[in-house]
Amino acid sequence: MRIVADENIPLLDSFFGDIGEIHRVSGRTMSATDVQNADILLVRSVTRVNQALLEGSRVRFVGTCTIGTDHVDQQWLASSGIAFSAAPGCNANSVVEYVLSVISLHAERRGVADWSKLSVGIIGAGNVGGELAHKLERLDFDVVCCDPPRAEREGDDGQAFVSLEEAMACDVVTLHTPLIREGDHATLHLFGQDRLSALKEHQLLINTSRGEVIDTSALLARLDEPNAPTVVLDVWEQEPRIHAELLEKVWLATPHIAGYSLEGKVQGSEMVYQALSRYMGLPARKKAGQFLPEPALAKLSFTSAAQEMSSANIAIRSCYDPRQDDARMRLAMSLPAEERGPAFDRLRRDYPVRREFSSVKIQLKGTSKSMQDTFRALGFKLKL
Ligand SMILES: NC(=O)C1=CN([C@@H]2O[C@H](COP(=O)(O)OP(=O)(O)OC[C@H]3O[C@@H](n4cnc5c(N)ncnc54)[C@H](O)[C@@H]3O)[C@@H](O)[C@H]2O)C=CC1
Ligand SMILES: O=C(O)C(=O)[C@H](O)COP(=O)(O)O
Repeated sequence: MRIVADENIPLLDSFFGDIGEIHRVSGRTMSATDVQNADILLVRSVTRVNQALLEGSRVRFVGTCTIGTDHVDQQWLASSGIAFSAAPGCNANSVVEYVLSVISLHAERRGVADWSKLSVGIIGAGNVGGELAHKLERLDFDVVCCDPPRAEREGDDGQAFVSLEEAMACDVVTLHTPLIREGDHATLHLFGQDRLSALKEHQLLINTSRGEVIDTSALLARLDEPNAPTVVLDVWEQEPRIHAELLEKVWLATPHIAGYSLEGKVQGSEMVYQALSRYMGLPARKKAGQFLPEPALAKLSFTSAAQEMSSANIAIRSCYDPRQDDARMRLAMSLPAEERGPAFDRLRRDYPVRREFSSVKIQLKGTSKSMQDTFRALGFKLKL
């Protein structure tokens, strides 16, 4: 059995080594020649999986170790009898922690002492948006979710959802839809000139979904206006060719790594391993947890003198501080234009190990119940 796999998929040998012979190739440049003699194809989000790549090949199973599937022509795969599996939810918590860290920095920058005073509008309430809403509600934020497909499907229960306009009126507007190019709920350029104009100076817009959900030209024009909102981008139109001018105008710029916690990436590999094992009728005994190393930061301790918000900020940013990714990205993007694309991909390939909040035990001595609740809601393990 020949497996062709994106070289950036973690734990390829551990999960797939006894299923077939693994051939690693660059996901970004993977070609029809690379996959011609493969039986199984394993990708991440940077490979376009379609007729042009696969026609005439032996491939019978395609797995993407990612949540997003917009890079895969699922219709063509189905019509060609090729099985397909993705990894829904694998790195959802990683994206949620990215957004929480961004909101905590934004609150501080704006002089908002209690971050839960910021209202949050979530566009797309699936695995990422739903988990974010759940955590923010536990943290006492005022949260609304806009998700027309769910509102339609869930009938009366769908009243829990608000209109896009209502979600867009919040202090923080955060995008968690898939990239959908056509149809009633298309998200391609969902945020174009009109919607971007409706956002005000005090608002924060975060995009961790796909770059194409925001119209880059419209955003560039909006960011030139004096009352522009603050913008944080993890995803970009036409990655890895980043619009240099846009990078200069956004507050935080990161290289599509919101979902790059080690847990998230390893869970992506595990989910595709499980699906492939089911497809092949093999037992699937390996679990992501058995491959996670001890975290570099295992414990943080706060005493009764600790202030709730500043302690939460310390803990959040000890695990993940997007300003570090922003600094690395700006340095890489200061290279000559032709070197920026490869530099963007290098930032992602050589991404430092990032562990989720749940990998850190928080010791709280003599602290308030409210502080304990905050740490629990964030997802830290408590040691009282
Ligand atoms: N930046 C990163 O590293 C990562 C980015 N992502 C992106 O985030 C997206 C969302 O991830 P999940 O929440 O796991 O996906 P999901 O499929 O669980 O949820 C997406 C939600 O968006 C809703 N939706 C669809 N069209 C909509 C529209 N027009 N308006 C509002 N809501 C709409 C769907 O009904 C669904 O509930 C992925 O498709 C992927 O593109 C995912 C993981 C990591
Ligand atoms: O899971 C998704 O969807 C993502 O956006 C991934 O985190 C992106 O990672 P790569 O596939 O580009 O490594």
